[in-house]
Amino acid sequence: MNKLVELFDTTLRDGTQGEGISLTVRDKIQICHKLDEFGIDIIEGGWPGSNPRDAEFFEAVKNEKFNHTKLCAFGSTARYPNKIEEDPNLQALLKAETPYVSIFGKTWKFHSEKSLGLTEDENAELIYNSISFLKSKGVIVIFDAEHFFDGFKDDEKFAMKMLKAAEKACAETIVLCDTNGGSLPSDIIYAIQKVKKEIKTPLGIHAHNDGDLAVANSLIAIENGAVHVQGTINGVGERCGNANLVSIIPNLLLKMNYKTKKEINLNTLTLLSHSISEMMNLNPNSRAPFVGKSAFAHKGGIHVSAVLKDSKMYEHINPKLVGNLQRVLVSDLSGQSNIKYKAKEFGVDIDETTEFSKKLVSKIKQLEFQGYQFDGAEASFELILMNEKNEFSPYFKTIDSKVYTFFDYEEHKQAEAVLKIEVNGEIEHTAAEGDGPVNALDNALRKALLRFYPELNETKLVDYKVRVLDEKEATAAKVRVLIESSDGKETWTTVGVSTNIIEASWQALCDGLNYKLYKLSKEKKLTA
Ligand SMILES: CC(=O)SCCNC(=O)CCNC(=O)[C@H](O)C(C)(C)COP(=O)(O)OP(=O)(O)OC[C@H]1O[C@@H](n2cnc3c(N)ncnc32)[C@H](O)[C@@H]1OP(=O)(O)O
Ligand SMILES: CC(=O)C(=O)O
Repeated sequence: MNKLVELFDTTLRDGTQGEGISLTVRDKIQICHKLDEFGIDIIEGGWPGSNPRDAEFFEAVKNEKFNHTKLCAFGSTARYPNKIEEDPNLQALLKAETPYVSIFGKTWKFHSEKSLGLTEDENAELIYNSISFLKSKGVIVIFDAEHFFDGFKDDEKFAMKMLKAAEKACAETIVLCDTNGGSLPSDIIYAIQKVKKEIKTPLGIHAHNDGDLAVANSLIAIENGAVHVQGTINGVGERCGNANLVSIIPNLLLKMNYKTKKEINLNTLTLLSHSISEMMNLNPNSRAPFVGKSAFAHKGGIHVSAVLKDSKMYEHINPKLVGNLQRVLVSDLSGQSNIKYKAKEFGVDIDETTEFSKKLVSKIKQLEFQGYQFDGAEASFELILMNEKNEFSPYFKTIDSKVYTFFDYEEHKQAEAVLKIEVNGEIEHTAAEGDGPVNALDNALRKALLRFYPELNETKLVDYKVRVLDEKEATAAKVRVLIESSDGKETWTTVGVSTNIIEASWQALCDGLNYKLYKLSKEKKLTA
C-alpha cells in the first residue's frame, strides 16, 4: 500500500523571506486558493506577529472558503522570561484563529546560549510552555525544531532534549529543520534514524537549499520515516531557498509510491508553478526540473533521433504527466531528425527527401557558425525552412534605408528612419521618428507596410535583446539581436546577426513582420 505524506506549503511565509519576493494580501489569498485547488494540506500563511501585512492577511483569510487546505500561522516560542500567556507573539498567533499554529524553537545549544542566552533547562522549559499554552487554547501545534541537524551534530543530547520537550507538550508534528541548508543526505539519514528510536510524535522535514540538496534531503527524510514535508512552490525562500515542492511532489508520486491526503492532479503542476512565478513577478525558470520550458527540450541530434523512436530513451517521465511539453530545438548540434521533427510540428511534409533535410541541416550549422541562434528564434527557422521549400519569399524588398540619430546633453534623444521598400512591384517611401534608431526603423517599416497589409496593425515588438558575440572586437564586434513580436494572441521570436547593430535589428524586425504575414497567408487571412 502506498504510504501517506502530508504536504505543508510555506511559500507565503519562508518563501517571502527570499530576496526580491514580496506579496500583497490579495496575492497571498489568490495563492492560497491555487494551493487549495492543487491539494496542499496545510498552508503557512505568514507570521502574524511580524508585520501589519501578515496580520491583515490572517484577518482577510478568515472570510475565505477552502475545500481541503487548512491555514497555519507561524511564530517563535515566547520571549524569555515573558509570562507565556502575555507573550505578544503567542497572542498574535491565537488572534489569527487558524486551526494550525507552527512555532520554531532552538534545538542547537549554540543558538540557545548565544542567541537567547538560555541554559538547556530554560530552553526546554520555554519550548514546553509555549506549546502547552497554545495547545490549551485549542490549536494544533507544529513544532519546527530550528537548526536540528546542525544541533544534533554538535550535541545530540541537547537536541534530543528539546524534541522531547515538544513531544511532552503534545506537539502534533515535530519538524526537523535543516535551517542553514548545509546538511548532506547522510547527515539526514543518521539523525532521523536515531530520532525515530526515541520520539514517537510524527516527524516532518523542513530543508533549505544552501548545498543544493534540499529536495534530496527532503526525499531521503521521507524515505526514512518523515510523514510531513515542508517546502515552497518553485523553491523560493531565505538565501538559496527552501525545498522545492514542485520537484518533491512528482518524485513522491511518480517514483516513490507515496500518496497525498487529497489526490493531486499532477498535470496541473506546470501551470501552478508558472502562475505563481508570474504573481511573484519572476520569470519562470526555464531549467526547472519537471516544469521548466527546457525540462523536456531536446537539442542534440542523437537525442532527437532516439526520442522520435521512443521518448523514454531521453525522458525520465512523460512530460504530459506534469502538464509540460516535449520540445525539439534546432541548432548547430542538430541532425536531420531535429529538422524533420520541427517540420512536422509546423505542419510541413519533408519526408520525401533526405537530401532536403541534409541541405537544411548544413545551412543551419553554417548560420549558427556565423552567430545566428535558432533554438531561441524558431520563427526565423520556420521562414528558412519554408523558403528552402519555395513556399515562402519575403513580402517586401528593401531598396534603401537611412537612420539618423540625434542626441544632446539635455536628455533629448531622438531618431529618424527614412525607408524605401518595394511591395508587390510598388515603391513605398516613408519616414518615421522613434525613441532610438531601432524604434524609428520599426515605426517606418510598419508605416510603409500598413497601406498594403493593414492586418499588421496589431503586431508589436514586445522584447528586444542584444548579445555581443566576439567581445574582443569591442565596438566592432558582431552582435546577435533577438526580437520577440506579438499580435496580442501569439508571440514569436526572430534573429539577426551583423557587426552593425542596426543591420542585425533590421534583419530580426523584417523576419518578425514577414513571419506574421506568412502565417496570415497560410490561414488565408491576408487581403493583399
Ligand atoms: C529559521 C527561520 O526562518 S525563523 C523565521 C525568521 N523570520 C523572520 O525573522 C521574519 C519576521 N521577523 C520579524 O518581523 C522580526 O524579526 C520580529 C517581529 C519577529 C522580531 O523583531 P524584534 O523584536 O525587533 O527582534 P529582532 O528581529 O531584532 O531579533 C529577533 C529576536 O528574537 C529572538 N528569537 C530568535 N529565535 C527565537 C525563538 N525561537 N524564541 C524566542 N525568541 C527568539 C532573538 O533572540 C532576538 O531577541 P533579542 O532582540 O532579545 O536578541
Ligand atoms: C523554521 C524554519 O524556517 C527553519 O528552521 O528554517
